[in-house]
Amino acid sequence: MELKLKNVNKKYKNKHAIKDVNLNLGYGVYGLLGENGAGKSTLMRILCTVDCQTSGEILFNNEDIFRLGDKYRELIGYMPQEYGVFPSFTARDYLEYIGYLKGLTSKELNRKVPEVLEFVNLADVENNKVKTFSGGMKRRLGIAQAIINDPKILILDEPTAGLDPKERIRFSNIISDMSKDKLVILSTHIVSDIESIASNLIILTKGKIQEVEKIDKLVNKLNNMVWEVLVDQQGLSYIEKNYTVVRIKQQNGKILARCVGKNVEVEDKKEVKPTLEDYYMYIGGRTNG
Ligand SMILES: Nc1ncnc2c1ncn2[C@@H]1O[C@H](COP(=O)(O)OP(=O)(O)OP(=O)(O)O)[C@@H](O)[C@H]1O
Repeated sequence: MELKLKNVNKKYKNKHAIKDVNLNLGYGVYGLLGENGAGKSTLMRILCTVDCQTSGEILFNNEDIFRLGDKYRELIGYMPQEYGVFPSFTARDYLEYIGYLKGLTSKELNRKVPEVLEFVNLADVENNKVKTFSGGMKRRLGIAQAIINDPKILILDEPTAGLDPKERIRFSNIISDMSKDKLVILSTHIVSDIESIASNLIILTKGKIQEVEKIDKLVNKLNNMVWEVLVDQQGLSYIEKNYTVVRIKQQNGKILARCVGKNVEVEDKKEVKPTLEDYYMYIGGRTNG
């Protein structure tokens, strides 16, 4: 399976939301990372054919996705940032309704609805009304509706927003269970979520692709470059001028700074294992979580 984007642009009047995006995507989980307004939702909407690019081509196995039309749409599962659901629907009602809209027969619905409810851990609340669900439960229902037609391409816009740590782990397990025979693209601005869920990273900056790479490879670029040191305010000012400070923490009246830099001349520093957050900060990104 190959999804190929060739010089894709999207303009809203004078606003260039996506600029010259070129990507080759295959099986696996891709984390789409970028600040607010970077163009993540726009790109995802285009990939789902909910929206259309202004110029450029998107090919699925060498055929234009818009020309493929419904044949392509049948392969897609999409969870938008906000999805509408009648609050008085039960989880089961909602999935039956979405499955019906996606063209599943009654026989298929009878098999698929319990299967996806089980998969996202909502089987025991299938007859509860959605208005009684927590944010995490609603997200899992969102995934269930996206996978009910067994899509080959799964597109999830900010799926981890508002999840508590337990839900995050559950979510990450659900995605990794599914990723063997699917192309999964998920957006977030929480770098640590990408690291725990995805194996590939796409960084979008002001509509442009800044980086596409295996996460391991990016993190390994910082081997021997990430360190922590305990300093006072003056020491911190020196470090901030010369290196990338990823994070600071108060510790016993001093400041523990986590930093990235080459050829470091700082006493008593302790080398630590690099993470994706270190990499993202090092190349000039900002983290929100
Ligand atoms: N329908 C629209 N009309 C005009 N401008 C739009 C429209 N949709 C998006 N934009 C603009 O395009 C740019 C990219 O928006 P987009 O929603 O894709 O970013 P994002 O990375 O998903 O942001 P967020 O993380 O806040 O959801 C933004 O500057 C946004 O204001």
